[in-house]
Amino acid sequence: MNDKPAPSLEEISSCVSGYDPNALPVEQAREFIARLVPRVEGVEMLALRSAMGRVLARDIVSDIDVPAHDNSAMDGYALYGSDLAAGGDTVLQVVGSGLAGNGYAGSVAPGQCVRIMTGATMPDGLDTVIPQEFVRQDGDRVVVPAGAVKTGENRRLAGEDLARGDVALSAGRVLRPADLGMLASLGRAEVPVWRRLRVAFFSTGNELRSIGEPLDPGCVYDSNRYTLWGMLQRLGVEVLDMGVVRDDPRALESAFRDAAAQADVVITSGGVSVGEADYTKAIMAKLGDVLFWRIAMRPGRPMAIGRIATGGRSAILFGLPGNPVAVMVTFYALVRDALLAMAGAPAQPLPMLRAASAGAIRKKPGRTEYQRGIVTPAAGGGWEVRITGSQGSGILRSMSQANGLVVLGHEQGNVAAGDPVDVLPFDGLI
Ligand SMILES: Nc1nc2c(c(=O)[nH]1)N[C@H]1C(S)=C(S)[C@@H](COP(=O)(O)OP(=O)(O)OC[C@H]3O[C@@H](n4cnc5c(N)ncnc54)[C@H](O)[C@@H]3O)O[C@H]1N2
Ligand code: MOO
Repeated sequence: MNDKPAPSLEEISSCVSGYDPNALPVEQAREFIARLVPRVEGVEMLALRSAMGRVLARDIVSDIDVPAHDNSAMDGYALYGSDLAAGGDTVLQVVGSGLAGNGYAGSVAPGQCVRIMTGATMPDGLDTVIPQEFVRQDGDRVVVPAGAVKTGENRRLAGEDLARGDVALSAGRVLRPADLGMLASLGRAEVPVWRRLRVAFFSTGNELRSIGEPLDPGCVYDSNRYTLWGMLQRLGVEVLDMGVVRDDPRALESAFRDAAAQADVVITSGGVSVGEADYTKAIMAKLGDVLFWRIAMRPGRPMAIGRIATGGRSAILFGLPGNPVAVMVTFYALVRDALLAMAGAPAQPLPMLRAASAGAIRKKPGRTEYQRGIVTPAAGGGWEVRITGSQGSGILRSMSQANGLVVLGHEQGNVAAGDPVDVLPFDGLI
């Protein structure tokens, strides 16, 4: 991470209006986190294909015109628009032909035209192409029917895709397939990207068992490390899975130190509420500058946030609540955009759907709720959303069955059947 002095948590909280750690609205939590997280330092040059999904570190300015020359958009005949007769057929003499990569180099007099293929350079001075299916051919002459083409049609101009000097892609862009193609069209073999953000995570709790271990009485299999792993994979960060850490001060301290020594971000799940057996909060507080929030959201009320320091370096800490749905919802609502910002790719607002709620939903004003829903096309057009059964914070099936989150805002009260609600489609999150 960079060496600039980072603001203290106290300084950050004083910048967030209406900051109340015991009843923090989601918007304020997001604002706090946005002020807390630094961007990674360090740029690497990657071959184009290896850069897929990575974050561009510098603007890419085009140093050529794409396409490099005016060329034909159709197979047909290139002609002078000024030859087209107003109100009658135009008869032109064909004097040669041009292929893509092997254009016609001769001169063309008025009244003449050139047979041309898609992508072939426009012969000097010719400005119009008539597709071949619109003309009648008669020996070395073609007859262009009145009104079949207008001057300038079916010609692609040099630089119309990217002109020399244009910013083709801006820094912060997460490279997608079309971007790789565009970079290739500029002849770029390599691009500068930010180094990958490193995120370490582990689960805490004596009741947790890893896959392969027997499920002792009172225990559950650790599912959070798998949902977290999946969500982090989708973000393209480097993932360090540190396993399950039992609720023991020494084990926790060494896990936190290890994680903070290797990673930019440490994410834990569990142990941030008010339970008696938990050492997690005490160790977090001992190793860093950490706040324990109660967020006005559901699911996902308790959360730890701050920095964990070890060996002269510090990592950002997200201590997520243990309940399996709370882990996922807090990740999407609060962590995802922060990780993107750290990775150098400030997030754009995600597109929301407006859907009619299929049933009534009970909702108290004063907190943001994220219910899990299935969005389908509504009979009369638009969208309808149905909640995925029981919405308990431990019911992971509610998340697995859903294709979106119904976001009921801070001020929102009860929803009646048929009322419109906001839905964040999962597809937009990946
Ligand atoms: N008196 C109060 N009790 C609770 C409150 C509260 O405000 N007052 N908040 C509740 C809420 S909301 C949540 S969420 C949980 C969060 O508690 P913790 O973060 O301390 O998490 P744990 O107690 O460790 O675990 C909660 C729950 O989740 C299960 N769990 C934990 N980790 C995993 C995992 N990796 N895989 C699967 N399941 C996991 C754990 O077994 C517990 O059932 O606190 C409420 N209580
Ligand atoms: O964080 Mo809790 O999910 O509201 O159960």
